[in-house]
Amino acid sequence: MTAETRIVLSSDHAAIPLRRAVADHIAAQGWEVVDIGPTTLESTHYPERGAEAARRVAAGDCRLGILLCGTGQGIMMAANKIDGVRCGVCGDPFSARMIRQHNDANMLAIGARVTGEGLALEIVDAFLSAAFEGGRHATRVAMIAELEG
Ligand SMILES: O=C(CO)[C@H](O)[C@H](O)COP(=O)(O)O
Repeated sequence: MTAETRIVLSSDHAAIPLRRAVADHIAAQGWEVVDIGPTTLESTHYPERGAEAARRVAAGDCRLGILLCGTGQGIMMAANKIDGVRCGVCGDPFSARMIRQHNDANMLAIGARVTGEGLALEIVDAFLSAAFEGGRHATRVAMIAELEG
């Protein structure tokens, strides 16, 4: 397998069961899953979890990433501090599709304390099956890159 089919998964302690469900779900679809944990319920820090995964995406080791914490918000904020990463929190499949089609998002965040497993897997499917549309959206995504430090 190559980086093109590789997805990094990361969470904090609040989202371990959902992360495992997502891992099983996308592995069954043929994606190579790089699950960087954590594996225990011990309290952990979402900025570290998000940044580690985001660095793998920014470096090109993984094409996409999926992040989970209680709300999805904190781990998304951390990931977006890494240049080259565009991550959005989604609680519905439409938004998950649109962040790929319009924003060329390379990471998706979900809140495990907000979104149930069934809906979360639909959100993941919408994200993974959509493609960036380019055109006017490419102009705007390039403008986001210009804001990076
Ligand atoms: O959602 C989150 C960040 O956005 C975290 O999962 C949440 O803040 C963790 O809280 P606690 O330490 O009380 O389990």
